[in-house]
Amino acid sequence: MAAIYQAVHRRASSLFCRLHSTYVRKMRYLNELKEDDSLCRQAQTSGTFYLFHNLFPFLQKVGNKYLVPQLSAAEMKTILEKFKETEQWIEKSVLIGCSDEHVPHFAVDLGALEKSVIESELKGAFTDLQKALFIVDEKDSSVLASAQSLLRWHDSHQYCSKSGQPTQKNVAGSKRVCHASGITYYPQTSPVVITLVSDGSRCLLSRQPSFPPGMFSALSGFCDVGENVEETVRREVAEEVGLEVESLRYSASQHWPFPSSCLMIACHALVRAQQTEISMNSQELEAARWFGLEEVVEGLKREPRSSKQDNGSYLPWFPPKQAIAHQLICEWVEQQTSPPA
Ligand SMILES: NC(=O)C1=CN([C@@H]2O[C@H](COP(=O)(O)OP(=O)(O)OC[C@H]3O[C@@H](n4cnc5c(N)ncnc54)[C@H](O)[C@@H]3O)[C@@H](O)[C@H]2O)C=CC1
Ligand SMILES: [Mg+2]
Repeated sequence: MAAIYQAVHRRASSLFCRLHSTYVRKMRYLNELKEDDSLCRQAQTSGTFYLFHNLFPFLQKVGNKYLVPQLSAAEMKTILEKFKETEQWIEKSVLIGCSDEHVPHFAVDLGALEKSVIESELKGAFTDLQKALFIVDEKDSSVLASAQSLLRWHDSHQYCSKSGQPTQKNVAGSKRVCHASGITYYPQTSPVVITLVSDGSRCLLSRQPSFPPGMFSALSGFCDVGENVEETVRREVAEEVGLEVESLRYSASQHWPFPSSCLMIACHALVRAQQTEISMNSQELEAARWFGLEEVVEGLKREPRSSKQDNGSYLPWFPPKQAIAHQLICEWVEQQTSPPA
């Protein structure tokens, strides 16, 4: 028995080491590419490329699946020769990751070129990210989200905000430098808290005017400079629904590319069962109310399309599984339905 246990343990440890070292080697390689321009330039010749057009990712529909093709450098050259632009594009590409075998992945925005020519040549379509994220595989959606955020940042940081002079990107696109002021700019992401407030037996969900009809979500808000996560949660809940948070618990985080790169920090918060009267801030929200367990469970099952009623009103439905708000709502349901430890 002991021998079997030891053999299993040895196998598990060796597997762990192998996995771990693959991951570590991959991260070290990516870091080298970010730091070493000539190594990264060389890597571009053996890398693969994700295409964007004015920040819309390129997708191909195969059967009923949407795929995100990666083009080789040679395939890129063939396409771009049609525009006599073979050199320029590679300068604009940004590093977004690599395979376990160290094949680097880049993203490039071909917004300056005629969209329809690329689409008919490659048999696909540049698709709004708001739609693309929800129709591709989970793994692809996170690649597209971070690639778009990085491309967007480069597009909007072409000039130094101190000297007004053009900034230059490094080859990997992990920074931009202004040679006049000496300032180095790094890609930005804004921290945002998303909080599911509960009074112990109900949870609070709200609607912003920009949400699709019928969708309710957890409260969200950008962190102010100088705040920690706990302070942002307390302030946002007070500002948006007039309640005081008594305790809170971190759940998970997610990169979110809208409106531009955000780091969503998801928390559960409790308010006192005796102080649950909502005072909604109508400048930010269109509706905010308490939901019981049964209504939340029904809402999770509802499709946006089936939420419209004959009288024109909408039954509540919640963000799709790709959004961290969905995870918070599912966790709350689980917590309500599992017996206390
Ligand atoms: N992945 C998910 O599950 C969810 C993601 N979100 C994201 O969270 C973001 C923030 O949520 P809101 O409730 O709208 O925030 P919010 O309650 O802080 O209000 C937005 C307002 O904050 C101001 N603001 C402060 N810092 C800003 C910054 N760095 N960038 C843009 N505006 C800033 C602007 O005036 C803006 O109109 C949304 O843009 C949305 O995309 C929101 C809910 C669910
Ligand atoms: Mg908000």
